Amino acid sequence: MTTDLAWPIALTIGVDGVMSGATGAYDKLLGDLDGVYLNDGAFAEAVAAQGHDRLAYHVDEHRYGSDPGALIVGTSTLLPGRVGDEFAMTRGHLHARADRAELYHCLSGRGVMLMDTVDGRSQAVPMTPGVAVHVPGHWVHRTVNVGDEPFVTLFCYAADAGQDYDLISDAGGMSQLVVTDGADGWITRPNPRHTGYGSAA
Ligand SMILES: O=P(O)(O)OC[C@H]1O[C@](O)(CO)[C@@H](O)[C@@H]1O
Repeated sequence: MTTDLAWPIALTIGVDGVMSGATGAYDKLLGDLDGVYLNDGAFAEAVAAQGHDRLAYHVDEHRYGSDPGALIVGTSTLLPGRVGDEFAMTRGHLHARADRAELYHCLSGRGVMLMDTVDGRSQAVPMTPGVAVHVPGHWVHRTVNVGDEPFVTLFCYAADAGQDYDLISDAGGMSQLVVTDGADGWITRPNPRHTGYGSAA
């Protein structure tokens, strides 16, 4: 028996994303998301109006190691908003070990899990409280807040997965944009800057 065996732990997770037992946390600020949105002018206006340091999303996580088989469990709280006609979103990534899957469960708010494969498939899954999305390995993924309240998800993925962020920026963004439908809903529309993911992963 190994001596550094992790102990089981109970985590308390609120619908507001607050998690007891977290071992780490980080914030992403609006100004950190330069290049993520299609409309650079609208992004500059949003930063000028709301400030570089306006919180975009907050992540709490619990991890106990990075051995193959270990899990990272956490919450992501994505604030509402728009940049141009695009809804607020995370940077998005493919796992550096691309075959690693991830589970997201919506705790509160209204969002979309936007996913692409590098060979051209795309999927946008609506998420409301109680909906879980199983993101299989090899799918690029990001969350998008299409509501007026924080969009809070519980996530769980392999601790050795890692994140590749360059794949999306090198491709000019994901293949689809999640934009307002002009009323109180959302639609996807092709991203005119998307160049395809090349031969990656
Ligand atoms: O890592 P990104 O793409 O900035 O998005 C953050 C989200 O993804 C995660 O890294 C989980 O994969 C969480 O931290 C959060 O849900």
